[in-house]
Amino acid sequence: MGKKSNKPTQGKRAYNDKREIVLENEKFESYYRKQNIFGNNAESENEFQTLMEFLKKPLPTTFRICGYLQHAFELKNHFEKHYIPQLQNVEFEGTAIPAPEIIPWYPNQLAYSIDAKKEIIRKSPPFKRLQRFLVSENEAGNINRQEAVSMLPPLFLDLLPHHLVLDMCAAPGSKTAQLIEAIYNQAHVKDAVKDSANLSSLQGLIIANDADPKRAQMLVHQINRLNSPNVLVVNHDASTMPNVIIPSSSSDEANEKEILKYDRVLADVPCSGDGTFRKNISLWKDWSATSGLSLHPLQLRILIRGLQLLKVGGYMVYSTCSMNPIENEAVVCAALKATGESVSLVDISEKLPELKRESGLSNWKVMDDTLQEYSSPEDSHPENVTLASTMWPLSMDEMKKQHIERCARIYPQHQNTGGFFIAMLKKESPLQAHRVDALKKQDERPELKRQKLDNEASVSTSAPQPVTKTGNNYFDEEPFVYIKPDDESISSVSNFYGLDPKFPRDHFFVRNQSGTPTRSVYFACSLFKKIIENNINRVKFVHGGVRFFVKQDISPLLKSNESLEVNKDICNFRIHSDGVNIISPYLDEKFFCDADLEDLKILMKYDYPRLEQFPENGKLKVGSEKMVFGCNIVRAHAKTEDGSLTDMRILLPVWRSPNSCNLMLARKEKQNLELELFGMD
Ligand SMILES: C[S@@+](CC[C@H](N)C(=O)[O-])C[C@H]1O[C@@H](n2cnc3c(N)ncnc32)[C@H](O)[C@@H]1O
Repeated sequence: MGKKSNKPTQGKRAYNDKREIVLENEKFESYYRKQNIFGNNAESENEFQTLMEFLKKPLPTTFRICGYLQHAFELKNHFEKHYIPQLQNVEFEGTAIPAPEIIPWYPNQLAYSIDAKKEIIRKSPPFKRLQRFLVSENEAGNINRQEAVSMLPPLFLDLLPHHLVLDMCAAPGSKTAQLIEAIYNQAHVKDAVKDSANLSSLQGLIIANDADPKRAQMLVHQINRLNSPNVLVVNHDASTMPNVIIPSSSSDEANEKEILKYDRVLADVPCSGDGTFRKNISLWKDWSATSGLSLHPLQLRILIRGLQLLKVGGYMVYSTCSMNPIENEAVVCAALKATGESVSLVDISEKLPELKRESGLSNWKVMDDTLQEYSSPEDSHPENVTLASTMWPLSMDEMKKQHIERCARIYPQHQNTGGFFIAMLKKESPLQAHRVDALKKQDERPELKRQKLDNEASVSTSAPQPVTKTGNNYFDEEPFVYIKPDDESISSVSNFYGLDPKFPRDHFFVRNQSGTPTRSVYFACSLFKKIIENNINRVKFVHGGVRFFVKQDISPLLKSNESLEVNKDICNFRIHSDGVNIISPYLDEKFFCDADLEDLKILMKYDYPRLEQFPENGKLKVGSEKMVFGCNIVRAHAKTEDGSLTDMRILLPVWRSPNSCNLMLARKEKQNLELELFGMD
């Protein structure tokens, strides 16, 4: 036995040994029994027992294949051909382990569920191999390990390539990733080489927000894997999300501004999380009814703010991973009441027909941990119990009119998942400010009284926050500064690589105060630019854009060959692997060199491989004679005769020196690509 630490532990750390946690919580069970979530008859008790049984079972490992659709199908074929057959009829210590199954409601059969305990997956050789595949493909951004029910909200949003989407509570970002993919798929961005030709059709933008700066960084990590020029990460309290100002699209006046309104809004709000008991088993110890009560007001404010920011005709999804009606139906009912005829609940019963679900509840109780029932906010209550008038069910008539049954409840026993709640709302007309304000008046929190939310229609362009050294208000992130198109260094880089005039050269930016390209040069879509330039002192920008060019030390090359002229024969900016797919169709053909798979093996195996190490008469060796010194792009088609590899078109930046040709990829990326192409680790 290891030495036991005597250090006191607190909070989560106290539960590090999960075996110590007893999967029982009397308060939880009594609370939900009293809520009658399955009705009040003989069958409902059975249903409740089944729920409790499922909550105690480990959650299956689930993942979805992501990326652009064509690539997704290639990876699916690869997975089904090279992994699934070896996972049939596997036994571990005398117990049969079920093979991965397709999640039936997920579109295009691209999501899988593996109902095996984590320890088994780690120990049984065929599952261990699968685990390695999942880790590596997850890192590469090709698959996403995500709880099945968490994949649901983006599927209801029906995204189109031109949509402006606000993801209000986005970290760690698995749903944001789905939103980006949905936009790309709808734009028929299918092939790594031809994708970028569709750049102009990708007018859409996703703004991903999270209030917690540390979690916003997790979001950045998730999004970075997707190399999308159509995402912007911001850091705000979603309930007071600032208006984003852009130049008016309907006015010829250059200075006329308007508030950006979104086609789609997702509010996957912070919640008590009691649908995740199977994953977060420490909740068995920590669950408390008061947590739902104290989250309700914030959840409602987030929902209302989302509706304010939604375009008329737009859709918003409100979701939680809680089963508690106080965090679910009560919030939706209160928002519908506050917005009157302007917002309606959408009937989603026909969407994802294979998804089993129950209708929204029309009756519930407001209770605390002691199961003390309250009938109004005026009832006397302990200090730690929050009560608000919006927590109680409305009259049956009112809720019937609202169609509260259109909310969807997903329980663990339905399809062996976590618990989840979803409501989809449509904005039928502009909200009436006085009704929403009346709701806000009920919220007694003093800080909210000070933070009056912006009216729907008024455009305030005032700069409310002090500017810090980075120029990006009170938030200490490096600023986003667009490079002037006549900046000499960026025009010489563009000219050197023969950048097509059709490419929007004025969309390059840097992350420094001076606005000069000293290290990395980024690119993002045109709406991104408008937002950055018009909101620098009102929005906390965290991340966005794809790295296109990076400064490279060329002094060794210049020393080795004195006749080389900078920006004529050689450029001190190389093309970065993040942006290579997007920029490639716009570059001069002379920077491309074809390669065979054997060439790729050498590039991945060695740092700075010498030219004589590449196969004689191979494409790369032959092509290397024509390569310019410095950055070039290697182009390969990874497909073998027996079809054992994923069929992929690959573009990789390399650095050509007099005697070597080196792959410009981070070590981890190299390893992942190697595993994907050659099955080597
Ligand atoms: C349920 S999680 C979101 C999960 C995320 N949608 C995903 O799929 O990965 C809720 C998130 O809300 C964030 N959050 C909490 N309070 C918030 C607020 N007032 N405004 C915005 N985000 C908030 C938390 O930091 C947390 O990351």
